Order: sequence, then C-alpha cells, then structure tokens
Amino acid sequence: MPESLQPMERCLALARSALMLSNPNPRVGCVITTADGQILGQGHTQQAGGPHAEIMALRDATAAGHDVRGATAYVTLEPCAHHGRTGPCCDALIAAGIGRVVASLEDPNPLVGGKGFARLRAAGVNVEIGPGAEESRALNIGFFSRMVRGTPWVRLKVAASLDGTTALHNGASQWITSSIARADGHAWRARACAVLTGSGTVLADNPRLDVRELSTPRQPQAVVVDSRLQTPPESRLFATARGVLIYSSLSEDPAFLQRKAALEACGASVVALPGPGGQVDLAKMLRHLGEHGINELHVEAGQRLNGALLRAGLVDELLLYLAPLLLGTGRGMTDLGPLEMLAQGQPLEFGAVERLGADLRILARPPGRADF
Ligand SMILES: NC(=O)C1=CN([C@@H]2O[C@H](COP(=O)(O)OP(=O)(O)OC[C@H]3O[C@@H](n4cnc5c(N)ncnc54)[C@H](OP(=O)(O)O)[C@@H]3O)[C@@H](O)[C@H]2O)C=CC1
Ligand SMILES: Nc1c(N[C@@H]2O[C@H](COP(=O)(O)O)[C@@H](O)[C@H]2O)[nH]c(=O)[nH]c1=O
Repeated sequence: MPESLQPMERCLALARSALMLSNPNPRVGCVITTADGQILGQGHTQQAGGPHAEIMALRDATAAGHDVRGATAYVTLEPCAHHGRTGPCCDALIAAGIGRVVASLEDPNPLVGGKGFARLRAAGVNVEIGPGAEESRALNIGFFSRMVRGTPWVRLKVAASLDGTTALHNGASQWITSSIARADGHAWRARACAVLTGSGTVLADNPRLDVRELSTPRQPQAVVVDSRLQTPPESRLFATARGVLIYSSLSEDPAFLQRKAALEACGASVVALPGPGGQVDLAKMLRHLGEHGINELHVEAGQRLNGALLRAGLVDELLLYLAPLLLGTGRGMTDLGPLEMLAQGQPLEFGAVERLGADLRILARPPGRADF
C-alpha cells in the first residue's frame, strides 16, 4: 500500500482487502495515527468470529511497541458496542486511551446503531462521522441490505453474446465469454455469501458454482431453487466443501421424499418454501437467506429464474458480460413474459462499463435499488 495514502483512504484499502474474508461481517478497515499522521497500527476485519478491524489495529500498534494514548483511530464503520462473537470494539478503544475516532458511517446493525458512538463520547473520546461514507457503504452494500431490509443484495450475473443470447436452443452455452471474463465472474462469486441457480441450469449445465479461478479464504454457499427436487445427488455442486441449500415446494409424495433424503445424504439442506404455481416463493426465500446471514447473493441462473426474480422486483444489480459474438435467437437473459408495451420493460441505469479482454462487463441497476 503506498505510504502517501491519507488515513481514511488507507482504511478503505484495508477494508477492501477483507472483501472475500469477513462475510457475513462487514468489510472494515482501521488505522491508528498520531496527531501529525504517523501510523501506529492498522488492520481489517478477519473471518467471522475473528477480531474486528479496531482490535487488529490496536494489536498491530502494541506489537510495534507504540503507545496509542491520545491517538486518533480512523475506521470505516462505527465501532461495535455489543458482545457478539467478540467483545465491543468501542470499549477496547476506550481502554487503550484513544482520544479521537473518525468513522465513516453509523453501523446499520440495530444492536449497534449509534450506541458505539454514544459510548465513545460518554468516555470523553472526540467523535467525527462522515469521511469515506459513500465508499464504505458501497463496499458493504450487502451488509447494509441485510441489516436494513432483512434481505441480501441480489446481484444477477449473465454471460451473453452481444445480441443477448445466453445459450443456444439446444442448451449449449459453454463458453460464450472468454477466460478473462469468466475469472472475473469467479471474483464476484468469491465476494458473495452465496451463489444461487435454478433447477433448469443444474440439469442443463451441471455447474460447480464454486470459486476456482482465484484463491479464496472461503467458498460461497451454493443455493438451488428446485421445486420438485430434480437436482441429481451426483451433481458437481456437491464436489466442493461448503453448504448446499435447496429450496423446494412442499410434497408428501413418496418419490419426492425419497429424492429429498438422497439430497440430504449428500449434505444438502432442503427447505420447503412453497409459493404460487407450486414453485418456490422467491420473496420468502430472500428473507430466509437474510435471516441466515447472506449479505450478497450472486445469481447465475437461466432465463426463467432470472425473469421471475426481475418480475417480482427482487433484483438489485445486473452484472453482464457481453462477448463480441452474435448468436441470434437462442435462450435470452430474462423471460419477462410477453410484453405489449415498451413501458412494461425493466428500466435500468448503467454503472461501470469496462472492457475485460475481448469482452465487455456492464454493471446496471433498476433505478433506486440502493435507496434504503
Ligand atoms: N450464459 C449464462 O450466463 C447462463 C446460461 N444458462 C443457461 O440457461 C439454461 C437454463 O435456463 P432455465 O431452464 O431457464 O433454468 P433456470 O436456471 O432459470 O431454472 C428455472 C427453474 O427454476 C425452478 N423454479 C423454482 N421456483 C421458481 C420460481 N419461483 N420462478 C422461476 N423458476 C423457479 C423451476 O423449476 P421447478 O419448478 O421444477 O423448480 C424452473 O424451471 C441452460 O441452457 C443454461 O446453459 C444458465 C445460467 C447462466
Ligand atoms: N456460459 C457462460 C457462463 N455460464 C455460467 O457458468 C456456470 C458454470 O459454472 P461452473 O460449473 O462453476 O464453471 C453455468 O451454469 C452458467 O451459470 N458463465 C460465463 O462467465 N461465461 C459463459 O460463457
């Protein structure tokens, strides 16, 4: 990391380095400096259950033999005030004699929200809030979504030809985009808590849906929307060590119960969430995933599940990879049903548009999705 970085920029860089590590905890960085900006200690959130950023920075300062009394702690989120799997960070800062805290944002966790700042102020610590707020929130959009809305941030990834085809009529789809784009897709899988697909994709592609193109400290959970439990027990989904969660409809049919037992024997958890038409209730599924600590949900499904999620207004962001190739009419990105008017289309706002090798990567959002 360049020495010249300002403390809060350094904090944000540290937070970014916890991108694949800290789930389901937020990605947070902390830097402790003297009044004239000399760095005494720094750190970022560790894996779930491990120390938070403030504790890592305090330990770093202690290891270097620095006295932090009267020092400033910069941190990208409000120091926690509750006993979770670790002790309250605000108390650790107070006990260490920190004189000033500069924090980007209040913690959206209802257990913390404002309490950390209040406790610091009550102990005589000078508190400033605001620097780096936008970047910190964007980096933790999934955590904010789960804390505020109770559901994950849903990012729908699609790889398509330039004319929007995701598979040929016969199902052939591997590979449309180049290896650089596919490796980038794995990086987005790695930052998510879970990767979700539909039974149609499991049957057509037998996908692994794990992270293989880069090293990762943890594999995202695999989630399949599969009303009738058609996922074969020998699916490659089960080859990677991590949780596999299958959402189904409810049935007392002996053949269904037999398939359920076979999937559970492979280590899958099967959760019945019956919805309209005997299919899985997608809104309830998101609430269930939120209750189980899923911050960012990375969807890699076919046009039917993509369309259902979009029609239900459950998609927050699209991650589109477009290859310089025309495939004509095959399977599309999303089945939105027959629309009669252009106004019935799903409006989007483009975010970053980048070249990745030969392909294009486009981030786009339905308007207002991050307004919570
Ligand atoms: N290029 C790309 O980026 C990608 C391409 N693909 C391609 O897509 C094709 C598969 O697409 P598709 O058949 O549409 O499969 P999907 O992956 O979209 O799965 C659809 C299935 O999900 C199940 N489901 C359960 N609940 C719901 C619900 N509420 N709404 C919608 N579906 C639900 C349904 O089966 P049931 O009722 O039995 O549960 C449904 O048939 C393959 O050819 C694959 O190669 C797939 C992923 C990415
Ligand atoms: N065809 C296609 C993609 N397809 C997606 O990748 C899945 C296979 O994942 P895995 O088994 O883990 O390699 C497949 O089911 C579909 O979701 N992805 C891309 O980046 N580019 C592509 O051209």
